[in-house]
Amino acid sequence: ACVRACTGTCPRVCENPYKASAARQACTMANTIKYLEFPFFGGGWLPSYSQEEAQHIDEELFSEYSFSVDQLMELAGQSCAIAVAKGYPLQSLLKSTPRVLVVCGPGNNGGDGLVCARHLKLFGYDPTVLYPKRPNKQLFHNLTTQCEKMEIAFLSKMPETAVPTCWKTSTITPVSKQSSAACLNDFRPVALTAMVMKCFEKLVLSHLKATLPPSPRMPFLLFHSALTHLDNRNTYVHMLCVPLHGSNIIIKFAHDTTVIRHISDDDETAYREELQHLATWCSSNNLSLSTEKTKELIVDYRKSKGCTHSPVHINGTEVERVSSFKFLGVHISEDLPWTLNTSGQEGIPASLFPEETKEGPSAEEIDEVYNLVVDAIFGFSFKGAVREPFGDILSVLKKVTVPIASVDIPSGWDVEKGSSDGIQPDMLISLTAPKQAAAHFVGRYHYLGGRFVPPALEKKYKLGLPQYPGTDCVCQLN
Ligand SMILES: NC(=O)C1=CN([C@@H]2O[C@H](COP(=O)(O)OP(=O)(O)OC[C@H]3O[C@@H](n4cnc5c(N)ncnc54)[C@H](O)[C@@H]3O)[C@@H](O)[C@H]2O)[C@H](O)CC1
Ligand SMILES: [K+]
Repeated sequence: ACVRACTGTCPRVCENPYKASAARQACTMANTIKYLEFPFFGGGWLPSYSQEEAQHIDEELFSEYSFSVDQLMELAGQSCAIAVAKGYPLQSLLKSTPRVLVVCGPGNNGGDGLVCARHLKLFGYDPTVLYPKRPNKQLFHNLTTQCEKMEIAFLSKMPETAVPTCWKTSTITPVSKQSSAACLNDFRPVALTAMVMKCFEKLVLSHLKATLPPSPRMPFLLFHSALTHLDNRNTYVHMLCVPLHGSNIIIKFAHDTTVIRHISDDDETAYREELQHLATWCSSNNLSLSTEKTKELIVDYRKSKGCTHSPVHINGTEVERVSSFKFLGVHISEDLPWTLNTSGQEGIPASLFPEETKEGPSAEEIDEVYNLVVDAIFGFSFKGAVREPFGDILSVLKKVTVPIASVDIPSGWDVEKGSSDGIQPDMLISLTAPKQAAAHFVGRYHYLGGRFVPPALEKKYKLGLPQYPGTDCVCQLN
């Protein structure tokens, strides 16, 4: 049985594809071979392969021709990146940053995705890799390290738009000011906001500061926005102390202020200046720093024991150095053991560490953040019903509106029969030779990549590969 598919519009079955053409007659090696017609490629015919044949060819490349997986994967992944760059050139992207989401699966198709991400980065794209199931094999560890070293971000789950509610919720707790509280005035209300949200606010603030032009109106803007909450019930404002030295970290939490600095080369100048600046800022804003309640903790793991640390002073008073203290319910000691926090009931309130949200992933962020998605989840070894977490991921990919470029096979498709209700990629990059499912591809771009097939193997399997243009390693088939 033969199937003839016309890509570019929509595939159709041809009753008698064996009309004339010597090239086609040469391709009658097995009943399972189906023929694709690519009308924009000079009306030529290309054989396509079953799952079993694709696996045989693959095995033979490794066993008979002694190729290593790394070698072929590098060429396959690079050709995917080149095809992406041809179909979606940097200058054609609609978003201001050339972000591309590369979704990688657990097998070699996922490996192609990692290589593709690395080459996309070299081509000027900004890839992010979603790699939820990482195989414990050296090859994949290496590919992951290479990406990480090239500052390619990794996600382990699908990106979500929502800030979890528990991050945004503050709990106002009355904390007793006296050992035995008798009336309401003996309590101080302390608002507990998730630490992660406070860090998030810092990131947003620095982003806002970076985008706003420096202006003498900034302090007024700040004060205005700080005071607007008085008009609205149930609102509050966080104002953050911005460090004098960018490398110092200042954490404001309720009425506590913490200054943290990583000291190198014994140079404590910036830390000491920060404390001085904080003390001056407080006094010029009618705030008093309680020096006797201020404690200093030094974590020093250097091998040269016996290092002495001279004390710091605030407003002329020496700050007491302690070997441990309790910060926001967590015991911190200079040798950083965690045991004090795990043996008892005390510790960070559970609400400060939101559980991983189980909500379904969203397609909106992908559409909003990324220009396109590279689908490197499953290739020619995919079989049966999709198992999680890839079922959820594929459901999301079905909803995205940005183009999807599929590596070798659109993921989730039957390698031979395709899938009418699966993802519908805009680009397909067939590797080595198109598989039968390619007959059902109706997207805009069909490329062939993986120009590594030795002529003898091509002849043996009657691959009938098209002529790659010049020295190109991809060839457009439609
Ligand atoms: N010769 C070539 O053309 C080369 C192609 N390459 C790429 O390799 C893939 C084939 O790789 P393989 O590891 O054999 O398989 P897959 O990546 O397709 O996936 C295997 C992986 O997926 C899991 N899996 C299978 N079915 C399911 C399912 N229903 N649900 C969930 N998970 C499933 C399985 O357990 C494995 O973990 C080929 O397509 C090309 O992209 C090479 O890069 C180089 C040579
Ligand atoms: K794929």
